[in-house]
Amino acid sequence: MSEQSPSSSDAHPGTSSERSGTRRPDHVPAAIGVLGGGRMGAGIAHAFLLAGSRVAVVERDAASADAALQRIRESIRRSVARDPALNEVEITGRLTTGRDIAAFAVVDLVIEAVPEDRELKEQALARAEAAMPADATLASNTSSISIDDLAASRRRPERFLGLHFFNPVPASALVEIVRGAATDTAIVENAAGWVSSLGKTPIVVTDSPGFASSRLGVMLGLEAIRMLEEGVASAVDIDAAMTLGYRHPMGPLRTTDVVGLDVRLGIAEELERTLGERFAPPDLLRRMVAEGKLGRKSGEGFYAWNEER
Ligand SMILES: CC(=O)CC(=O)SCCNC(=O)CCNC(=O)[C@H](O)C(C)(C)COP(=O)(O)OP(=O)(O)OC[C@H]1O[C@@H](n2cnc3c(N)ncnc32)[C@H](O)[C@@H]1OP(=O)(O)O
Ligand SMILES: NC(=O)C1=CN([C@@H]2O[C@H](COP(=O)(O)OP(=O)(O)OC[C@H]3O[C@@H](n4cnc5c(N)ncnc54)[C@H](OP(=O)(O)O)[C@@H]3O)[C@@H](O)[C@H]2O)C=CC1
Repeated sequence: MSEQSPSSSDAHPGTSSERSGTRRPDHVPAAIGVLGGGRMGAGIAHAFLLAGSRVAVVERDAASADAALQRIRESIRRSVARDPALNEVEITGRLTTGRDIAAFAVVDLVIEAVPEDRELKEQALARAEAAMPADATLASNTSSISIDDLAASRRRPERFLGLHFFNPVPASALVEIVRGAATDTAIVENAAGWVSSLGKTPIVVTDSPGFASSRLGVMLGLEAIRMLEEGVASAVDIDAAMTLGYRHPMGPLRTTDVVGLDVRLGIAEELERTLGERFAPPDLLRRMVAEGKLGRKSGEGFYAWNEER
């Protein structure tokens, strides 16, 4: 029996007859699965719910599943507060959260969003593909791990790709589609249509370390941390150099707080391995992660965060 609990109705994430047999570009998937309902998984769930999909979020235990449910509900409430035309009950009625992977039995798409760790991702992807329909698409939200590496142990590498969403998902206009050597062109085109149906812009990137986004963004973040370590300027002033001087919406240290220092460390380690020493994580970053200073989610990073997390 499924341990997946509907959020506010008996809604199940789709039946095979309800799933989109013919997948058209710019057409929202009828049902998706999200594996890992943390910061990004919750944001991805929110985006597809608002577009009209049924969404099943699978977490590793009941407590995490409940936390994911609260996260997504809060995000939906924020959207409803901005747009009263949205029907909160109807939207949350299409959401289930739980720990039973059987919830992926009737989805068009599964997006893996577990932490940035190769071993964890391999295990999560293997679990997902054993549970999902053979004709569904499997995607990873990885920030830096090679899609070709992850594809090597996939059952259907031609239906596997990277779908890299950005944080915060509700406010981000971009999704980076990472095409592996084995990914079918039709799968890439279909995914681009789904991204468009979310009101976001897809860019298609050939698999390479850090893709188009993380390779640049992480370099800026790591250099800012090294500058802070060297006493070049305060965190506030380093960030001001980029917000006021370069008109970035946020400085690289505040962005690192928003992303999560642990997440940035995981990405830097992966890029150091694949691209070399220039991505070596600064000692300060390692130290802060070891001390539990993870940024906004822990309440402290380069800044103090008293706001709602
Ligand atoms: C690590 C990786 O692999 C990749 C990454 O993601 S790296 C990180 C990339 N992200 C960045 O660099 C962030 C850059 N910063 C920004 O874009 C902006 O500073 C910011 C969006 C974070 C905040 O900007 P802001 O103007 O204060 O936005 P804010 O008013 O809070 O929200 C913007 C919109 O998103 C909506 N929104 C934001 N968070 C939301 C949430 N959790 N739920 C629902 N809606 C939300 C708001 O309602 C608002 O919508 P409207 O414009 O329709 O009113
Ligand atoms: N943070 C960011 O700005 C961005 C991150 N990413 C990428 O997205 C992915 C997730 O990052 P993020 O959302 O920040 O991380 P979080 O730590 O916020 O979320 C990860 C979630 O996965 C859950 N989880 C862990 N193991 C499993 C498992 N075996 N099965 C199911 N769920 C599991 C965790 O549960 P629990 O809480 O119980 O540990 C947690 O809820 C990473 O690959 C990251 O690189 C991509 C873009 C931006």
